[in-house]
Amino acid sequence: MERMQQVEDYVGLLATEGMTRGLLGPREVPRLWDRHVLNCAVVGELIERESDVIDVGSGAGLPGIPLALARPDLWVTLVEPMQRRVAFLEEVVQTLGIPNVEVVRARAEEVFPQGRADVAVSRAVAPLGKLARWCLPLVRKGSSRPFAEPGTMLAIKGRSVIEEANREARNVRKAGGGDIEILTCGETILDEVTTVARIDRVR
Ligand SMILES: C[S@@+](CC[C@H](N)C(=O)[O-])C[C@H]1O[C@@H](n2cnc3c(N)ncnc32)[C@H](O)[C@@H]1O
Repeated sequence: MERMQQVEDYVGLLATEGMTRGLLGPREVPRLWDRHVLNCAVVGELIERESDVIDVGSGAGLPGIPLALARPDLWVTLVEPMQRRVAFLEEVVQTLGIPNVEVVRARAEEVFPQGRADVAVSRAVAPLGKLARWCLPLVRKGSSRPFAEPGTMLAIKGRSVIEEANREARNVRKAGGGDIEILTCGETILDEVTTVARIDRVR
């Protein structure tokens, strides 16, 4: 129940502070629940228990905050370079009292140590090739734990993901990524599923 209240309070903060501070447009307010919060929370279906997750280009906290609220077993680091967005994120974490989130003001390329996370997540930040260059160095190579899967990035994308994947496959490989796998999640609770491009770090 407490977590449901936290999600409602987050939606409230996005609709008030988030909008007045220009972090999201007024047209987004009626769509906060489905298009933003639930749409991001369902990505948790693709993440193993107790993973260390890094959200690259978190903006107003998407997908990292809904993910951390839906999955208290995850540790979520929000990476965002813009100070006014970082200030909003810090206020959200403090006001809601979210224990499993850390906010880091940085560009993804400046985050150290590299290879620290199990999974990088990202939404609406950059094309897959550039995103892979930013995200893959942040996830582990797979040899740090016995039988571990390789580190992975999960990029929330829209309908044109297949065209983007075809266009960006070479850049993704150059960035150390493997094949681009297109996955969907949220079938049981969303009218429109969330589409995710999953890329493993292969070197
Ligand atoms: C269009 S916003 C998307 C924000 C959020 N992920 C969402 O879905 O609403 C893109 C965000 O990426 C951030 N960004 C741009 N370049 C970045 C970089 N090199 N490293 C990390 N974040 C970056 C911007 O500051 C901005 O907050």
